[in-house]
Amino acid sequence: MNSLMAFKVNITISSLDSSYKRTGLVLNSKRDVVSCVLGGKQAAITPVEDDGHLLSSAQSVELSGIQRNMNVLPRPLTSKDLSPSSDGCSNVRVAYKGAPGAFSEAAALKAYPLCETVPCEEFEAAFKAVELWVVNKAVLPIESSVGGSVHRNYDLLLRHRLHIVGEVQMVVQHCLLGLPGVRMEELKRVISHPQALAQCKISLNKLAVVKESVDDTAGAAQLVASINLRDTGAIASARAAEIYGLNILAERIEVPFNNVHSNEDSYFSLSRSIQNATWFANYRSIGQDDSDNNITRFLILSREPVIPRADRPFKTSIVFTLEEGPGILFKALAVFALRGINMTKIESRPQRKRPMRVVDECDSGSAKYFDYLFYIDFEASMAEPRAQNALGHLQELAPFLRVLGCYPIDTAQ
Ligand SMILES: O=C(O)C(=O)C[C@]1(C(=O)O)C=C[C@@H](O)C=C1
Repeated sequence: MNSLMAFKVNITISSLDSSYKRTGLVLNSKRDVVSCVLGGKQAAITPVEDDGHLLSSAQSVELSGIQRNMNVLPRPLTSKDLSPSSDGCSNVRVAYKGAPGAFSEAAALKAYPLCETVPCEEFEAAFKAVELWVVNKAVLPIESSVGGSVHRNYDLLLRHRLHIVGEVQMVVQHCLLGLPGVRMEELKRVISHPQALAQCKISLNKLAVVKESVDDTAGAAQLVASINLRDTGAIASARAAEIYGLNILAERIEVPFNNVHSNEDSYFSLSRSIQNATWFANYRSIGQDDSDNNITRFLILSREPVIPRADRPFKTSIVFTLEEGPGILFKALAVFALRGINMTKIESRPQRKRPMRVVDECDSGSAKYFDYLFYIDFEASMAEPRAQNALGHLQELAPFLRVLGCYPIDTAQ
């Protein structure tokens, strides 16, 4: 039979469960759909045997003969298809790291409420997905009020040629999740993203459970549900509980529990397990207290930069290197202070290609220093002369300087 004849045209009328849209299951599964527009409605053309269950019969229209063939032919684009949607983001695909229900997905939806979110296994996959036009944007964490900087993303910003086009600040509220019927006291182990474990350290110490890190919070929830781990809890979002069918055993556990007693013996065994955990070395937040003001800042990355404006608050992010010499960093930072520009963040990372700089000091032999890349965020737009002058001035001191992005400051709560 002609393969075209085996298709039924399903008029989806935006009825496709929004969770499919958010999880990316539609795109990743073998049920990949071919989109077309039929009578002004979004239509998905799918093999009958595969996807008949996705839609109710009332939403399906079977066409026959020549008409059936014609409807599976590609429809010519119109200028309407190519103009941006009126809401500005319903046709935007946004990559994030983690499983559906991760906080990064929530950040993507905060930035683009109607977007299609695309989960990625690693940060690098999200960068590549933007570069290769698989998605329009990526939303990735860059720092948190408890855990500090996400160094991996600083390194990837330099390696890839994407532009920062926005930022999202989000209050992160963690839940302790468990399988239905499991009580909090029955948990022996809690798994989550290392940042989430660090953010909930005090509450977890009181619970006297072993902590183990996994790639992301929603991935932890997925693991507990998929292999039926009755003695294991996951720290994740309330939305992850809904997606993976888990119970919320406690809400907002980044704020220390008051009603859970800690026990000396289990505290010491917990300390041992923390020392053994690999994330101890990677996250410098471990000694800090849980906070009821747990904020993560995410960057929005795109292939194209935004055009800097001066009529609303903008931030600019740059990366540069410096020659060695007394007070050179002081001089570099002074280019902003001299022009009344507020610096909001400074981060230094070792230069991987040339980690050590050898300096010849005739009398005392040669000295070796680490060579650094400096990342700075400052509150000014590249549309403002004071920002242009500051960077012109910095260029005199910096052998390498790159503007990573100039973007509107997130002023929303
Ligand atoms: O694991 C997730 O859910 C993420 O989105 C990642 C991440 C992070 O990298 O900091 C984001 C916010 C929370 O603080 C915990 C984890």
